[in-house]
Amino acid sequence: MRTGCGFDVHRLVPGRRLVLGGVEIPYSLGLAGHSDADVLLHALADALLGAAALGDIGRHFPPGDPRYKDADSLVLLQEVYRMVRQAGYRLGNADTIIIAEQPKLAPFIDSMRERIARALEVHKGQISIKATTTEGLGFTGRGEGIAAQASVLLLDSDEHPGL
Ligand SMILES: Nc1ccn([C@@H]2O[C@H](COP(=O)(O)O)[C@@H](O)[C@H]2O)c(=O)n1
Ligand SMILES: C[C@@]1(CO)OP(=O)(O)OP(=O)(O)OC[C@H]1O
Repeated sequence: MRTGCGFDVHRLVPGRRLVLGGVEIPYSLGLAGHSDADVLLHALADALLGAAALGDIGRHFPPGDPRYKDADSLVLLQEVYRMVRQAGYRLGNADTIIIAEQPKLAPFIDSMRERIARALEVHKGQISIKATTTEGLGFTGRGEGIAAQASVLLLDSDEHPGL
């Protein structure tokens, strides 16, 4: 049994799509990045890699590499989980939080959980996503960017999930 944590931040800018947890969210601003800048999936990918001691997302998908221009982070997450499985682990559960003053994310949380669960071929109950503001404080509070944190529990491949 192993645990991992992940954290990521992307800047909010005009003229970009806002994609969180693999779901496009209607908003006047989007997240800047080389990939689709899905901050939640990047934090989750880092947590999975960390739990298996496989480095971090930038080691496997170097920032600026033309192969990852506008990359779908759900596909990168699938590749990360393939590596985790290859290393002899599988997901127990993931708990995540998106830190964003705007937009209101509650209506999209269930779709994000479904998309991630389907992509990883796990049960939706293994994926938790929460959202919080920072009450107007800091860069997230000023709406300059969105942050996300993730923690995961990995089980040995032959271990009973207990779920
Ligand atoms: N971008 C967000 C932020 C928060 N929520 C929901 O609102 C609840 C209260 O947030 P506080 O930061 O005021 O504690 C939070 O628990 C989320 O359910 C949201 O939907 N979108
Ligand atoms: C997946 C990558 C690929 O460029 O996405 P970016 O959009 O650059 O996002 P960041 O979280 O800064 O770094 C992770 C990168 O490896």
